[in-house]
Amino acid sequence: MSTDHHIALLGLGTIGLSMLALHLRRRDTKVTVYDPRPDYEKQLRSMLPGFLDAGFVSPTAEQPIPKTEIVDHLLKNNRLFLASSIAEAVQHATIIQEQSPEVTASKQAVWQEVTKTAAPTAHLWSSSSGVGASTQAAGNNTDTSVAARLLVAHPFNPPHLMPIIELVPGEQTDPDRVDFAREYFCAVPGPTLPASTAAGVAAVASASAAQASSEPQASLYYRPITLQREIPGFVGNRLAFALLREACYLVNEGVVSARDLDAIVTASIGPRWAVSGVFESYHAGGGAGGINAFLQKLAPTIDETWRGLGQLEMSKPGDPTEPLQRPWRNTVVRQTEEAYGPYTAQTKQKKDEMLRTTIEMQTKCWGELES
Ligand SMILES: NC(=O)c1ccc[n+]([C@@H]2O[C@H](COP(=O)([O-])OP(=O)(O)OC[C@H]3O[C@@H](n4cnc5c(N)ncnc54)[C@H](O)[C@@H]3O)[C@@H](O)[C@H]2O)c1
Ligand SMILES: O=C(O)[C@@H](O)[C@@H](O)[C@H](O)[C@@H](O)CO
Repeated sequence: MSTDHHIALLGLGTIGLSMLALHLRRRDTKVTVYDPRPDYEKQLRSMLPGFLDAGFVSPTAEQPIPKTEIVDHLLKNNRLFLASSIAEAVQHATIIQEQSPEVTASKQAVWQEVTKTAAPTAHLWSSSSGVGASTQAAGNNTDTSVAARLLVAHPFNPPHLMPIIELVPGEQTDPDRVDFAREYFCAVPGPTLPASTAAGVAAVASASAAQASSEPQASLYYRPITLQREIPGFVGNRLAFALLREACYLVNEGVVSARDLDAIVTASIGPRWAVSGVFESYHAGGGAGGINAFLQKLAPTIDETWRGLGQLEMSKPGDPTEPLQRPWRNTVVRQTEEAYGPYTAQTKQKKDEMLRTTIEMQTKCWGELES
């Protein structure tokens, strides 16, 4: 079996493990993984099977593989390799993706190390939540082509389930590298959908294939979206963190408890945003006049609300040690811990199942809406 893509995955934590499951769903990939943690193989063996679908069938197997045998099957069939250094991980890679800690200096050091031994043609992707490619490439004195090859492919946790990937090119990123990344993720199959929603997926595939038959076969599960310019936090996180700041403000002011605030979000704007986004929701809310009417009708309330939004700060500029003393933070942490206790593997599994059902509903309904 030929594999067109040899991916080096650097960092096998929360995102790296889920990203590994994403890549393994393509039939034309093999993946070499690396993490400096001495126990990363043990973590991989215990976690990866849970991220792969029950029906995961490697191209070299006729039947679904028992979850307990998946990792050994992948290793034996040269679809998965374990490296003990960055140099070893990247030596044959055509795509190098880092999921190391969200620390600028650490990411810059990773790319410095990568470019010592990686192929000068390799695509360079970062899973960063907010450190732009231009910043990560800065100061790389090993290979000046890094800035042209590096881009952020920001996933949402967990990437093996969440369909959106924010592609954020740096100021010097070659547009062809962005096109490659977009086509790559578009062709990654989604998790195995129950038969009940396969019809939805097929409908989306036929509608979109008719529109873009010249494009490579897309699975239509993953939807990479390219941002037009770098901005700290990109888009998803900026929106989420704006909401987080106001949520912390309302809890700290005693307006609502953390648990009740979560209930309001998950049973009102949350489901609505799973069906229609911010603008489409207000377009619908404006009646016949659409969003224009909505903004006109609600202008006084929106204006007053905007003027009164909480202005919390995580820390003073240049003083990263300061956040620990923020009183609002202690209130939010205490109420969240009282509400939910430790976040267990069982809770995560239940929430992943709920997330998957929501996304399957979207996939099915996109098909019905598209046709
Ligand atoms: N957790 C999320 O919700 C989420 C979502 C999207 C993006 N991200 C981004 O993904 C990246 C990783 O986040 P995470 O939550 O998986 O963190 P994590 O702490 O779970 O995992 C980071 C891993 O990187 C390893 N590591 C440390 N130094 C390394 C190096 N030099 N080379 C390779 N690996 C190294 C660590 O051993 C660890 O296993 C961050 O940039 C983060 O912003 C996280
Ligand atoms: O919401 C997500 O999954 C991610 O965007 C965030 O979880 C974010 O990337 C965090 O890593 C914050 O850094």
